[in-house]
Amino acid sequence: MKLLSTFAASSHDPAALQLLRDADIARAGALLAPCPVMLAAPGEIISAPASPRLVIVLRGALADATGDGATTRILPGESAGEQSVLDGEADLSGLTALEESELLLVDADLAWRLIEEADGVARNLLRLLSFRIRAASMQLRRRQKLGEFYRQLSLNDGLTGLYNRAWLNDVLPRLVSSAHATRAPLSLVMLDIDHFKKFNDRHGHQQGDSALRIAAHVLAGALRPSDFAVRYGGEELMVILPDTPGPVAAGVAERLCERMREAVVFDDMRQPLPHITASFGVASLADAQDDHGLIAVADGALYRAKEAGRNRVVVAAQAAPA
Ligand SMILES: Nc1nc2c(ncn2[C@@H]2O[C@H](COP(=O)(O)OP(=O)(O)OP(=O)(O)O)[C@@H](O)[C@H]2O)c(=O)[nH]1
Repeated sequence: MKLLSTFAASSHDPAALQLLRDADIARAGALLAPCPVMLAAPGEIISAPASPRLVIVLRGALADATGDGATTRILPGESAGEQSVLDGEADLSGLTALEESELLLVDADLAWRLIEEADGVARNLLRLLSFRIRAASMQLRRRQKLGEFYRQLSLNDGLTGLYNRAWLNDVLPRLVSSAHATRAPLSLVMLDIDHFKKFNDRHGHQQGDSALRIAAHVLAGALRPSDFAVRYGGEELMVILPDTPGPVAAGVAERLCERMREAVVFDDMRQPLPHITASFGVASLADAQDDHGLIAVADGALYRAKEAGRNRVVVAAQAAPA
C-alpha cells in the first residue's frame, strides 16, 4: 500500500463514514485528522498488522474472506477490524482490494479515543456489531440446515428412501446396547424379495427398481413411528422393532408379508406377474447378543423361509436366557 496523505489533507468527508453517522463529527474529524490514507492496488492483500486497527474504505471496495469460503464486500464508508480493536485479538479477516481503493487506517488506541470522546460512535459500533452477529448466526443456521440435509442424504438409500447400511452400522449397536441396559425387548425382521432376479430378467431393471420402491413403501406404511426400515443391500430389506418381543414381531412380519403380496407393482394389470412376494426371518435380541449376532440369527431364519418355499415368515427360536 502507498501512503497518499493524512485524513485531514484528503478530500474525504468524515460524515460519509458509517461509524460517524449522526455522531459528533467535529470531535471525530479532529481525532481522525492525522490518520494515514493509503492507496491499495487492485488485488492487493491488506495484511493484518501486529496491533489491531480499523480499516475504513474511503473509495473502491474490499473483499473480506471469513476463512470458510464466504466473502463480504466492504464498500465506501464501511469498515473492518472493529472486533479486533474491541477485544485486542488478532484480526482473522483476509482483506483484499477488489479495485484500486483508498483506505483510512485507524489504530486501536485512536479507535478507543473515538469511542470514548465522540458521542454517537459507541452506538454506531454496537449497531454494526449487532448486525454482524445477526448475519453470522443466520449464516450458521443456513449451514446447519445444509449440513443436516447432507447428513440425511448420506444416511438414506437413494432408491427407496429407507435408511441405508451406514445408518444401520451407526444406530443398531446403540439400539442393542440400550435394549440390554433397559432390559427392553428388541426384534429384527430381515426380508428378501422372492425370485427378484427373474423379476428383473422378465420386466427389466427399471421395473425392478420400481418394485423395490413399492416394497419400501409397504414397509414404511405398515410400521409404527418408533420402528425403522432399512435397505440392507440389493433386494434385502430390514425392519427394526424396538420394545417389541418376538411374538409381536412375528405378527408384524406376517402383516408385512401379506401386504407385500397384495401390493400392486404395475398399474397396468395386463402385465404378467403384477405382484411381488418376500420371505421374512424374525429374530429377537438374546442376552449378551450383539448386533452382528442378532442379524445373523434373523438371516438364518430368512434362509429357512426361502428353503421352505418363500412368501412366508420364519421366526428364529428364542435363545434361552443366560
Ligand atoms: N432392479 C434392481 N435389482 C436389484 C437391485 N439390487 C439387487 N437387485 C437384483 O436382485 C437380484 C437378486 O437375485 P438373487 O440373489 O439371485 O435372488 P432372487 O432372484 O431374489 O432369488 P431368491 O432370493 O432365492 O428368491 C439380482 O438379480 C440383483 O441384480 C436394485 O437396486 N434394483
